[in-house]
Amino acid sequence: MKIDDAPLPKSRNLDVLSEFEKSKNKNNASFVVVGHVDAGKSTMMGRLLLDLKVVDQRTVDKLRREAEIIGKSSFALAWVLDQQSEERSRGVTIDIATNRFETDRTVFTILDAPGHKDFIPNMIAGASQADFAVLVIDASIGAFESGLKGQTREHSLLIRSMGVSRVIVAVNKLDTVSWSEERFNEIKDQVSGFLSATGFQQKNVSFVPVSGLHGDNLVRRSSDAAASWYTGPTLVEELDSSEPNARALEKPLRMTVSEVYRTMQSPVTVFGRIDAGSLQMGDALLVQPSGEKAYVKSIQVDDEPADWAVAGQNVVLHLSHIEPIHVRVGDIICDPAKPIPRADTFIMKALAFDFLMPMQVDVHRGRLHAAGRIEAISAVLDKVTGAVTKKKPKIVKPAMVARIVVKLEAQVPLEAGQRVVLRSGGQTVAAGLLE
Ligand SMILES: Nc1nc2c(ncn2[C@@H]2O[C@H](COP(=O)(O)OP(=O)(O)OP(=O)(O)O)[C@@H](O)[C@H]2O)c(=O)[nH]1
Repeated sequence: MKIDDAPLPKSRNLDVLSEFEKSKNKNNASFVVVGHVDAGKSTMMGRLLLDLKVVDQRTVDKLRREAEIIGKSSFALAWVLDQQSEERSRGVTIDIATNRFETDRTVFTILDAPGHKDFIPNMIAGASQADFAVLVIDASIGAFESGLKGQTREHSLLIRSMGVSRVIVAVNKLDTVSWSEERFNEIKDQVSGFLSATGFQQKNVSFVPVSGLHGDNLVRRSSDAAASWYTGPTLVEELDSSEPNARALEKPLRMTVSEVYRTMQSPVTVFGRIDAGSLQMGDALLVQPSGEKAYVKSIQVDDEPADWAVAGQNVVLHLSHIEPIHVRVGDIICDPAKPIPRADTFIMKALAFDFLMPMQVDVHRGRLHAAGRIEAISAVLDKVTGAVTKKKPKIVKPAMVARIVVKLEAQVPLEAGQRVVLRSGGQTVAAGLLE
Protein backbone atom coordinates (compact mmCIF):
# COMPACT_ATOMS: atom_id res chain seq x y z
CA MET A 1 0.00 0.00 0.00
CA LYS A 2 1.25 3.44 -0.83
CA ILE A 3 1.86 5.45 2.27
CA ASP A 4 0.34 8.83 2.70
CA ASP A 5 3.25 11.22 2.36
CA ALA A 6 1.54 14.32 1.06
CA PRO A 7 2.96 17.63 2.30
CA LEU A 8 2.23 18.16 5.96
CA PRO A 9 -0.27 20.65 7.20
CA LYS A 10 1.67 23.48 8.73
CA SER A 11 1.75 23.31 12.49
CA ARG A 12 0.12 26.41 13.88
CA ASN A 13 2.30 26.14 16.97
CA LEU A 14 -0.61 26.79 19.25
CA ASP A 15 -0.18 27.00 22.95
CA VAL A 16 -2.60 24.13 23.40
CA LEU A 17 -2.98 24.45 27.15
CA SER A 18 -4.01 28.07 26.98
CA GLU A 19 -6.32 27.31 24.04
CA PHE A 20 -7.88 24.62 26.20
CA GLU A 21 -8.32 27.07 29.08
CA LYS A 22 -9.94 29.60 26.75
CA SER A 23 -12.29 27.15 25.09
CA LYS A 24 -15.34 26.67 27.20
CA ASN A 25 -15.15 22.98 26.64
CA LYS A 26 -17.43 20.80 28.61
CA ASN A 27 -15.94 18.32 31.02
CA ASN A 28 -15.00 15.03 29.43
CA ALA A 29 -15.67 11.92 31.44
CA SER A 30 -15.53 8.24 30.60
CA PHE A 31 -17.08 5.35 32.45
CA VAL A 32 -17.27 1.58 32.35
CA VAL A 33 -20.38 -0.47 33.00
CA VAL A 34 -19.76 -3.62 34.98
CA GLY A 35 -21.79 -6.26 36.78
CA HIS A 36 -22.85 -9.89 36.79
CA VAL A 37 -23.96 -11.53 33.54
CA ASP A 38 -27.60 -10.63 32.74
CA ALA A 39 -27.70 -7.89 35.38
CA GLY A 40 -29.03 -5.70 32.55
CA LYS A 41 -25.96 -3.65 31.60
CA SER A 42 -26.60 -3.47 27.86
CA THR A 43 -30.33 -2.88 28.27
CA MET A 44 -29.64 -0.01 30.67
CA MET A 45 -27.17 1.72 28.34
CA GLY A 46 -29.46 1.16 25.33
CA ARG A 47 -32.34 2.76 27.23
CA LEU A 48 -30.12 5.63 28.39
CA LEU A 49 -29.09 6.39 24.80
CA LEU A 50 -32.70 6.15 23.63
CA ASP A 51 -34.01 8.46 26.37
CA LEU A 52 -31.22 10.96 25.68
CA LYS A 53 -32.17 10.77 21.98
CA VAL A 54 -28.71 9.63 20.91
CA VAL A 55 -30.47 6.67 19.34
CA ASP A 56 -33.92 7.14 17.83
CA GLN A 57 -37.06 5.15 18.51
CA ARG A 58 -37.10 3.94 14.90
CA THR A 59 -33.77 2.15 15.35
CA VAL A 60 -35.00 0.53 18.55
CA ASP A 61 -38.29 -0.50 16.87
CA LYS A 62 -36.35 -2.06 14.04
CA LEU A 63 -34.17 -3.95 16.50
CA ARG A 64 -37.27 -5.03 18.43
CA ARG A 65 -38.80 -6.51 15.26
CA GLU A 66 -35.57 -8.38 14.54
CA ALA A 67 -35.41 -9.57 18.13
CA GLU A 68 -39.01 -10.75 18.03
CA ILE A 69 -38.28 -12.95 15.03
CA ILE A 70 -35.91 -14.99 17.15
CA GLY A 71 -38.17 -14.77 20.19
CA LYS A 72 -35.98 -12.39 22.19
CA SER A 73 -37.84 -9.09 22.12
CA SER A 74 -36.52 -8.22 25.58
CA PHE A 75 -33.06 -7.85 24.05
CA ALA A 76 -33.95 -5.02 21.66
CA LEU A 77 -32.48 -2.28 23.87
CA ALA A 78 -29.36 -4.32 24.58
CA TRP A 79 -28.81 -4.64 20.84
CA VAL A 80 -28.39 -0.89 20.50
CA LEU A 81 -24.91 -1.38 21.96
CA ASP A 82 -24.20 -4.80 20.54
CA GLN A 83 -25.03 -3.74 17.00
CA GLN A 84 -22.59 -0.94 17.51
CA SER A 85 -19.73 -3.25 18.46
CA GLU A 86 -20.38 -5.48 15.44
CA GLU A 87 -20.36 -2.47 13.19
CA ARG A 88 -17.05 -1.45 14.64
CA SER A 89 -15.45 -4.86 14.27
CA ARG A 90 -16.22 -4.77 10.55
CA GLY A 91 -13.85 -1.87 10.63
CA VAL A 92 -15.02 0.02 7.54
CA THR A 93 -16.91 2.90 8.99
CA ILE A 94 -16.92 3.96 12.55
CA ASP A 95 -19.64 5.65 14.43
CA ILE A 96 -18.39 6.57 17.83
CA ALA A 97 -21.33 8.85 18.49
CA THR A 98 -23.62 6.09 19.65
CA ASN A 99 -21.28 5.40 22.55
CA ARG A 100 -21.31 8.99 23.60
CA PHE A 101 -23.83 11.34 25.11
CA GLU A 102 -23.84 14.85 26.45
CA THR A 103 -25.40 16.71 29.31
CA ASP A 104 -25.19 20.48 29.78
CA ARG A 105 -21.99 20.02 31.72
CA THR A 106 -20.24 16.94 30.43
CA VAL A 107 -19.48 14.86 27.35
CA PHE A 108 -19.62 11.23 28.46
CA THR A 109 -18.05 8.25 26.76
CA ILE A 110 -19.26 4.77 27.59
CA LEU A 111 -16.13 2.66 27.38
CA ASP A 112 -16.68 -0.70 25.71
CA ALA A 113 -19.89 -2.33 24.70
CA PRO A 114 -20.86 -4.27 27.81
CA GLY A 115 -22.31 -7.20 25.87
CA HIS A 116 -18.91 -8.07 24.43
CA LYS A 117 -18.18 -11.78 24.44
CA ASP A 118 -14.64 -11.36 25.63
CA PHE A 119 -15.81 -9.21 28.45
CA ILE A 120 -13.11 -9.18 31.12
CA PRO A 121 -10.14 -8.18 28.94
CA ASN A 122 -12.30 -5.44 27.45
CA MET A 123 -13.42 -4.34 30.86
CA ILE A 124 -9.80 -4.11 32.00
CA ALA A 125 -9.05 -1.98 28.96
CA GLY A 126 -12.06 0.21 29.65
CA ALA A 127 -11.44 0.53 33.37
CA SER A 128 -7.85 1.62 32.80
CA GLN A 129 -9.25 4.74 31.10
CA ALA A 130 -12.36 5.27 33.16
CA ASP A 131 -13.16 8.12 35.51
CA PHE A 132 -16.06 6.23 37.06
CA ALA A 133 -17.78 2.88 37.01
CA VAL A 134 -21.46 2.08 36.91
CA LEU A 135 -21.92 -1.19 38.78
CA VAL A 136 -25.19 -2.82 37.75
CA ILE A 137 -26.83 -5.07 40.33
CA ASP A 138 -29.84 -7.27 39.56
CA ALA A 139 -32.26 -6.73 42.43
CA SER A 140 -34.57 -9.58 41.52
CA ILE A 141 -34.91 -12.33 44.09
CA GLY A 142 -32.04 -14.82 43.97
CA ALA A 143 -30.18 -12.93 41.23
CA PHE A 144 -28.65 -10.42 43.63
CA GLU A 145 -27.38 -13.17 45.88
CA SER A 146 -25.76 -15.16 43.08
CA GLY A 147 -24.35 -11.98 41.51
CA LEU A 148 -22.58 -11.03 44.70
CA LYS A 149 -20.85 -14.38 44.76
CA GLY A 150 -20.17 -14.18 41.02
CA GLN A 151 -18.79 -11.46 38.80
CA THR A 152 -19.88 -8.54 40.97
CA ARG A 153 -16.95 -9.31 43.24
CA GLU A 154 -14.37 -9.88 40.49
CA HIS A 155 -15.45 -6.77 38.60
CA SER A 156 -15.32 -4.59 41.71
CA LEU A 157 -11.83 -5.80 42.58
CA LEU A 158 -10.70 -5.24 39.02
CA ILE A 159 -12.00 -1.73 38.65
CA ARG A 160 -10.47 -0.79 42.01
CA SER A 161 -7.14 -2.29 40.92
CA MET A 162 -7.30 -0.28 37.70
CA GLY A 163 -7.53 2.92 39.70
CA VAL A 164 -11.25 3.68 39.49
CA SER A 165 -12.35 5.18 42.79
CA ARG A 166 -15.86 6.46 42.05
CA VAL A 167 -18.68 3.93 41.67
CA ILE A 168 -22.36 4.53 41.01
CA VAL A 169 -24.31 1.42 41.89
CA ALA A 170 -27.43 1.04 39.74
CA VAL A 171 -29.74 -1.27 41.66
CA ASN A 172 -31.60 -2.57 38.61
CA LYS A 173 -34.80 -4.45 37.78
CA LEU A 174 -36.59 -2.96 40.79
CA ASP A 175 -39.78 -3.35 38.75
CA THR A 176 -39.51 -7.11 39.39
CA VAL A 177 -39.78 -6.58 43.17
CA SER A 178 -42.59 -3.96 43.01
CA TRP A 179 -40.11 -1.19 43.77
CA SER A 180 -39.59 -2.51 47.30
CA GLU A 181 -37.69 0.08 49.34
CA GLU A 182 -36.78 -2.63 51.78
CA ARG A 183 -35.15 -4.70 49.05
CA PHE A 184 -33.21 -1.64 47.84
CA ASN A 185 -31.94 -0.91 51.34
CA GLU A 186 -30.97 -4.52 51.95
CA ILE A 187 -28.92 -4.53 48.73
CA LYS A 188 -27.45 -1.13 49.48
CA ASP A 189 -26.24 -2.27 52.93
CA GLN A 190 -24.64 -5.43 51.65
CA VAL A 191 -23.03 -3.88 48.57
CA SER A 192 -21.67 -0.86 50.43
CA GLY A 193 -20.12 -3.14 53.08
CA PHE A 194 -18.55 -5.21 50.39
CA LEU A 195 -17.30 -2.22 48.37
CA SER A 196 -15.63 -0.71 51.46
CA ALA A 197 -13.89 -4.03 52.06
CA THR A 198 -12.69 -3.87 48.44
CA GLY A 199 -11.09 -0.49 49.08
CA PHE A 200 -13.72 2.02 47.94
CA GLN A 201 -14.39 5.00 50.19
CA GLN A 202 -18.02 5.41 51.26
CA LYS A 203 -18.10 9.01 50.02
CA ASN A 204 -17.28 7.84 46.50
CA VAL A 205 -20.06 5.29 46.29
CA SER A 206 -23.70 6.12 45.54
CA PHE A 207 -26.79 4.04 44.91
CA VAL A 208 -29.65 4.68 42.50
CA PRO A 209 -32.74 2.43 42.30
CA VAL A 210 -33.57 1.92 38.60
CA SER A 211 -35.33 -0.11 35.98
CA GLY A 212 -33.19 -0.17 32.87
CA LEU A 213 -35.89 -1.84 30.86
CA HIS A 214 -38.49 0.84 31.55
CA GLY A 215 -36.06 3.72 31.93
CA ASP A 216 -37.03 4.62 35.51
CA ASN A 217 -34.54 6.91 37.28
CA LEU A 218 -32.02 6.76 34.43
CA VAL A 219 -32.74 10.03 32.62
CA ARG A 220 -36.21 10.71 33.96
CA ARG A 221 -37.62 10.09 37.39
CA SER A 222 -39.79 7.02 37.83
CA SER A 223 -43.48 7.74 37.39
CA ASP A 224 -44.39 4.48 39.13
CA ALA A 225 -46.24 5.36 42.33
CA ALA A 226 -44.53 2.45 44.09
CA ALA A 227 -41.19 4.16 43.44
CA SER A 228 -42.14 7.51 44.97
CA TRP A 229 -40.09 6.84 48.13
CA TYR A 230 -36.93 7.64 46.13
CA THR A 231 -36.30 11.35 45.78
CA GLY A 232 -32.54 11.30 45.13
CA PRO A 233 -30.68 11.93 41.86
CA THR A 234 -31.22 9.91 38.67
CA LEU A 235 -28.33 7.92 37.21
CA VAL A 236 -27.50 10.69 34.75
CA GLU A 237 -27.59 13.32 37.52
CA GLU A 238 -25.22 11.18 39.60
CA LEU A 239 -22.86 10.86 36.64
CA ASP A 240 -23.08 14.57 35.93
CA SER A 241 -22.23 15.59 39.48
CA SER A 242 -19.16 13.31 39.59
CA GLU A 243 -15.82 15.01 39.08
CA PRO A 244 -13.63 13.34 36.44
CA ASN A 245 -10.06 12.48 37.43
CA ALA A 246 -7.51 15.28 37.18
CA ARG A 247 -5.99 15.40 33.69
CA ALA A 248 -2.25 15.10 33.24
CA LEU A 249 -2.20 18.00 30.77
CA GLU A 250 1.38 19.04 31.38
CA LYS A 251 2.93 15.59 31.12
CA PRO A 252 4.49 14.19 27.93
CA LEU A 253 1.97 12.97 25.34
CA ARG A 254 0.61 9.45 25.81
CA MET A 255 -2.30 8.20 23.74
CA THR A 256 -3.53 4.60 23.86
CA VAL A 257 -4.69 3.29 20.49
CA SER A 258 -8.10 1.60 20.76
CA GLU A 259 -8.90 1.21 17.07
CA VAL A 260 -7.04 1.48 13.77
CA TYR A 261 -8.93 1.76 10.49
CA ARG A 262 -8.98 3.38 7.04
CA THR A 263 -10.89 6.49 6.20
CA MET A 264 -11.09 8.85 3.25
CA GLN A 265 -8.78 11.21 5.10
CA SER A 266 -6.07 8.66 5.83
CA PRO A 267 -5.26 4.97 5.41
CA VAL A 268 -4.04 5.09 9.01
CA THR A 269 -6.75 6.57 11.17
CA VAL A 270 -6.57 5.86 14.88
CA PHE A 271 -9.09 6.28 17.65
CA GLY A 272 -8.11 6.40 21.28
CA ARG A 273 -7.90 8.39 24.42
CA ILE A 274 -5.22 10.89 25.28
CA ASP A 275 -4.03 9.70 28.68
CA ALA A 276 -1.54 12.53 29.20
CA GLY A 277 -0.30 15.68 27.47
CA SER A 278 -1.69 17.29 24.33
CA LEU A 279 -1.23 17.33 20.57
CA GLN A 280 -2.02 19.52 17.58
CA MET A 281 -2.20 19.37 13.80
CA GLY A 282 1.18 18.94 12.14
CA ASP A 283 2.79 17.42 15.24
CA ALA A 284 5.33 14.66 14.81
CA LEU A 285 4.45 11.56 16.83
CA LEU A 286 6.19 8.34 17.75
CA VAL A 287 4.30 5.05 17.75
CA GLN A 288 5.50 2.44 20.22
CA PRO A 289 6.49 -0.41 20.12
CA SER A 290 7.14 -0.06 16.35
CA GLY A 291 9.26 3.02 16.96
CA GLU A 292 7.93 4.56 13.72
CA LYS A 293 7.28 8.25 13.28
CA ALA A 294 4.03 9.71 11.99
CA TYR A 295 2.46 13.13 11.61
CA VAL A 296 -0.94 14.45 12.63
CA LYS A 297 -2.74 15.30 9.41
CA SER A 298 -6.02 16.17 11.07
CA ILE A 299 -7.87 15.69 14.33
CA GLN A 300 -11.46 15.03 15.30
CA VAL A 301 -12.77 15.55 18.80
CA ASP A 302 -16.39 14.63 19.55
CA ASP A 303 -17.03 14.17 15.81
CA GLU A 304 -15.95 17.74 15.00
CA PRO A 305 -12.69 18.73 13.29
CA ALA A 306 -10.27 20.23 15.82
CA ASP A 307 -6.86 21.89 15.73
CA TRP A 308 -5.73 20.33 19.00
CA ALA A 309 -6.67 17.85 21.69
CA VAL A 310 -5.75 17.32 25.31
CA ALA A 311 -5.59 14.60 27.97
CA GLY A 312 -8.96 13.13 28.87
CA GLN A 313 -10.40 13.48 25.38
CA ASN A 314 -11.22 10.59 23.08
CA VAL A 315 -9.94 11.55 19.66
CA VAL A 316 -9.68 10.42 16.08
CA LEU A 317 -6.31 11.16 14.46
CA HIS A 318 -5.66 10.97 10.75
CA LEU A 319 -1.98 10.11 10.44
CA SER A 320 0.39 10.56 7.54
CA HIS A 321 3.90 9.26 6.71
CA ILE A 322 3.35 5.90 8.37
CA GLU A 323 2.37 2.47 7.07
CA PRO A 324 -0.65 0.70 8.54
CA ILE A 325 1.43 -2.30 9.70
CA HIS A 326 3.27 -0.07 12.16
CA VAL A 327 0.22 0.87 14.22
CA ARG A 328 -1.80 -1.67 16.17
CA VAL A 329 -4.51 -1.66 18.79
CA GLY A 330 -2.87 -1.37 22.22
CA ASP A 331 0.08 0.72 20.95
CA ILE A 332 1.01 3.98 22.58
CA ILE A 333 1.44 7.17 20.61
CA CYS A 334 3.87 9.57 22.25
CA ASP A 335 6.02 12.63 21.86
CA PRO A 336 9.22 11.70 19.94
CA ALA A 337 11.17 14.00 22.25
CA LYS A 338 9.88 12.25 25.35
CA PRO A 339 9.07 8.73 24.22
CA ILE A 340 7.67 5.95 26.34
CA PRO A 341 10.37 3.28 26.70
CA ARG A 342 9.99 -0.28 25.43
CA ALA A 343 10.83 -3.25 27.61
CA ASP A 344 10.20 -6.96 27.87
CA THR A 345 10.67 -7.21 31.63
CA PHE A 346 9.02 -5.26 34.40
CA ILE A 347 8.69 -5.21 38.14
CA MET A 348 5.26 -4.69 39.63
CA LYS A 349 3.62 -4.40 42.99
CA ALA A 350 0.79 -6.91 42.65
CA LEU A 351 -2.29 -7.66 44.67
CA ALA A 352 -2.79 -11.42 44.36
CA PHE A 353 -6.34 -12.60 43.55
CA ASP A 354 -5.11 -16.19 43.40
CA PHE A 355 -1.94 -18.16 44.23
CA LEU A 356 1.09 -16.73 42.46
CA MET A 357 4.28 -18.56 41.68
CA PRO A 358 6.58 -18.68 38.67
CA MET A 359 3.99 -19.35 35.96
CA GLN A 360 2.72 -18.36 32.51
CA VAL A 361 0.43 -15.33 32.51
CA ASP A 362 -1.38 -13.03 30.08
CA VAL A 363 -0.47 -9.46 30.75
CA HIS A 364 -3.19 -6.85 30.18
CA ARG A 365 -2.32 -3.20 30.12
CA GLY A 366 -5.10 -1.06 28.74
CA ARG A 367 -5.88 -2.60 25.38
CA LEU A 368 -2.62 -4.45 25.17
CA HIS A 369 -2.57 -8.19 25.80
CA ALA A 370 0.81 -9.92 25.81
CA ALA A 371 1.97 -13.37 26.77
CA GLY A 372 4.45 -13.49 29.61
CA ARG A 373 5.70 -15.29 32.67
CA ILE A 374 6.11 -14.51 36.34
CA GLU A 375 9.89 -14.97 36.50
CA ALA A 376 10.45 -14.28 40.15
CA ILE A 377 8.75 -13.17 43.31
CA SER A 378 11.09 -10.76 45.03
CA ALA A 379 9.17 -10.12 48.21
CA VAL A 380 5.88 -10.12 50.06
CA LEU A 381 4.97 -6.58 51.13
CA ASP A 382 2.94 -5.14 53.96
CA LYS A 383 -0.39 -4.07 52.45
CA VAL A 384 -0.44 -0.72 54.22
CA THR A 385 3.19 0.40 54.51
CA GLY A 386 4.61 -1.44 51.50
CA ALA A 387 7.55 -2.66 53.66
CA VAL A 388 9.08 -6.04 52.83
CA THR A 389 7.71 -8.70 55.18
CA LYS A 390 9.27 -11.74 53.50
CA LYS A 391 12.00 -12.04 50.88
CA LYS A 392 11.86 -14.46 47.96
CA PRO A 393 8.75 -16.42 48.92
CA LYS A 394 8.02 -19.56 46.87
CA ILE A 395 4.35 -18.71 46.59
CA VAL A 396 2.05 -15.74 47.20
CA LYS A 397 -1.38 -16.39 48.68
CA PRO A 398 -4.58 -14.63 47.54
CA ALA A 399 -5.09 -11.15 49.05
CA MET A 400 -1.35 -10.70 49.69
CA VAL A 401 0.66 -7.93 48.07
CA ALA A 402 3.98 -8.89 46.47
CA ARG A 403 6.74 -7.45 44.32
CA ILE A 404 7.06 -9.66 41.26
CA VAL A 405 9.18 -9.74 38.13
CA VAL A 406 7.34 -10.43 34.86
CA LYS A 407 9.00 -11.28 31.56
CA LEU A 408 7.13 -10.79 28.29
CA GLU A 409 7.65 -12.60 24.99
CA ALA A 410 7.99 -9.30 23.14
CA GLN A 411 8.98 -5.72 23.81
CA VAL A 412 6.07 -3.44 24.67
CA PRO A 413 5.81 0.19 25.74
CA LEU A 414 6.00 0.29 29.52
CA GLU A 415 6.57 2.88 32.19
CA ALA A 416 6.29 3.22 35.94
CA GLY A 417 2.82 3.97 37.26
CA GLN A 418 0.94 1.98 34.60
CA ARG A 419 -1.68 -0.41 35.87
CA VAL A 420 -1.42 -4.01 34.83
CA VAL A 421 -3.65 -7.07 35.26
CA LEU A 422 -2.32 -10.62 35.11
CA ARG A 423 -4.61 -13.43 34.03
CA SER A 424 -4.10 -17.16 33.73
CA GLY A 425 -6.45 -19.79 32.32
CA GLY A 426 -9.17 -17.18 31.83
CA GLN A 427 -9.01 -16.06 35.48
CA THR A 428 -7.63 -12.86 36.91
CA VAL A 429 -4.73 -13.79 39.19
CA ALA A 430 -3.24 -10.41 40.10
CA ALA A 431 -3.40 -6.68 39.45
CA GLY A 432 -1.20 -3.78 40.35
CA LEU A 433 1.20 -0.99 39.46
CA LEU A 434 4.44 -1.02 37.50
CA GLU A 435 7.37 0.17 39.59
N1 LIG B 1 -37.80 -6.70 34.37
C1 LIG B 1 -36.64 -6.18 33.97
N2 LIG B 1 -35.85 -6.87 33.13
C2 LIG B 1 -34.67 -6.32 32.74
C3 LIG B 1 -34.28 -5.04 33.21
N3 LIG B 1 -33.09 -4.76 32.66
C4 LIG B 1 -32.74 -5.82 31.88
N4 LIG B 1 -33.71 -6.77 31.93
C5 LIG B 1 -33.70 -8.05 31.20
O1 LIG B 1 -32.60 -8.83 31.65
C6 LIG B 1 -32.05 -9.59 30.57
C7 LIG B 1 -30.55 -9.35 30.47
O2 LIG B 1 -30.32 -8.02 30.08
P1 LIG B 1 -28.96 -7.57 29.35
O3 LIG B 1 -29.03 -6.11 29.19
O4 LIG B 1 -28.70 -8.40 28.17
O5 LIG B 1 -27.93 -7.94 30.49
P2 LIG B 1 -26.34 -7.73 30.49
O6 LIG B 1 -25.93 -7.49 31.88
O7 LIG B 1 -25.94 -6.73 29.49
O8 LIG B 1 -25.94 -9.16 30.02
P3 LIG B 1 -24.50 -9.66 29.50
O9 LIG B 1 -24.05 -8.67 28.48
O10 LIG B 1 -24.86 -11.00 28.91
O11 LIG B 1 -23.64 -9.72 30.70
C8 LIG B 1 -32.84 -9.17 29.33
O12 LIG B 1 -33.85 -10.12 29.09
C9 LIG B 1 -33.46 -7.85 29.72
O13 LIG B 1 -34.65 -7.54 29.06
C10 LIG B 1 -35.16 -4.33 34.10
O14 LIG B 1 -34.89 -3.22 34.55
N5 LIG B 1 -36.31 -4.96 34.44
